[in-house]
Amino acid sequence: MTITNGGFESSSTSAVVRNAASASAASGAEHVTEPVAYDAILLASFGGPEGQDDVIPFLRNVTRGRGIPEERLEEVAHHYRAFGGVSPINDQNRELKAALEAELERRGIDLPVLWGNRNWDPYLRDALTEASERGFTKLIAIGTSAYSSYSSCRQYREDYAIALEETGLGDVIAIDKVRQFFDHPGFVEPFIEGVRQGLADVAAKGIPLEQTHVLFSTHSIPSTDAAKSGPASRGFGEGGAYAAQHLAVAEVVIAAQDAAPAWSLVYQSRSGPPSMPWLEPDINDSITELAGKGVKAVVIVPLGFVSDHMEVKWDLDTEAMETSAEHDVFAVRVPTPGVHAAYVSGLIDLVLERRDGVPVAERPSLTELGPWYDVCRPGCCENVRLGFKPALAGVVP
Ligand SMILES: CC1=C(CCC(=O)O)c2cc3nc(cc4[nH]c(cc5[nH]c(cc1n2)c(C)c5CCC(=O)O)c(CCC(=O)O)c4C)C(CCC(=O)O)=C3C
Ligand SMILES: [Fe+2]
Repeated sequence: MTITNGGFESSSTSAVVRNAASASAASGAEHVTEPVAYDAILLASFGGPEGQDDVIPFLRNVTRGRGIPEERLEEVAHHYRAFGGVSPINDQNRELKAALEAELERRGIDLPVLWGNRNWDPYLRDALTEASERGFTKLIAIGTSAYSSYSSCRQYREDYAIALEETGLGDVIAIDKVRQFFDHPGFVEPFIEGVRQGLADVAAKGIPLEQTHVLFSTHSIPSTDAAKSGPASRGFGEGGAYAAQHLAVAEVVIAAQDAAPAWSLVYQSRSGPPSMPWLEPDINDSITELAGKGVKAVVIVPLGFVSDHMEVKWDLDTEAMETSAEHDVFAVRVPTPGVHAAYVSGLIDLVLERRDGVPVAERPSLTELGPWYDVCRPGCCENVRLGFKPALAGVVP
């Protein structure tokens, strides 16, 4: 297989190196501090079904070759069916695209936004076809996912490479990506506000802080993926960079509150076979356990997600709410960043950081872990289950 575009991790790397920031990437730099004249933003997301007939084909796209049990697929199909077969994620991305365009216009920046998904229409390949029709050759991608792991970072990078291959545009279009933005103030600020409001709602119910617990929730992933998340060269312990990043952001969110509630990091939306270890504890088990210890209220923070898509609407607003009600625990769910002004503006800042080659010391990051890499490190977020695939925006040892 020949992937000539940005194929730094491809064994077939030839003389053709097509990352826009190729000089830095080729030299192995972690951050790109020379300006790059991007001509469009690629808003890259997960995608979701838009009607009952889309549900099964969508799920097949997502789970191809993943060993997800058939019962789990039926279960997840049921979540989508309950919402008319329509995932909220596409409309949320349409709104985000419009909000990004409005912010660009407000700042007087002429940078079109193209939108493409990994798993449903409009696909990444459609966005690349549009880019080529409009004569764009240097794209900067924003993935709707803030953390490091195979599912939340590397898979996007692989899918950029696949879309270039599918469209035959690998020699024409170059794609870079903004850094993972888990600790960017634009992403964190909405959660800080949300937790403040959530704690106020709990207090208004007359429930004391000592009986309140903040649950930061994120998508569970296989433990083997978690261990491999982030650069191979940095030791992050068992949960890898994925767990470390969530814990670090949760600490920032808690430190920004007036009160100091008890909190923990929990996981949701597990899907593999029971024999395969995934990150735990599950949010529902935690709620049950906390109730047993006398907790009367939980503030649920969807820290792993950027919008109120199905994993939030079903796994939190439906299931976790039911679990809370069963145990007589008052629960509030904090909003995701969505189209919060700070988030939208932060995403534009991340693009400008790359366009203008902003020095690393001037890049905002609220945790000690960041600012995260512009060019993913060797072995970053590899998937031992699925094996090696070439990915853009990374570097080989
Ligand atoms: C880390 C992570 C994020 C957060 C980062 C990000 O946002 O990218 C995320 C987001 C999302 N996951 C989504 C949907 C699904 N994820 C699935 C399956 C899986 N997710 C995984 C991980 C993640 N997933 C994993 C390790 C699997 C197992 C399969 C595999 O090994 O790759 C399946 C298959 C059925 C099931 O098993 O549940 C579905 C339908 C939607 C769309 C929601 C909507 O439609 O509104 C979104 C935003
Ligand atoms: Fe998922």
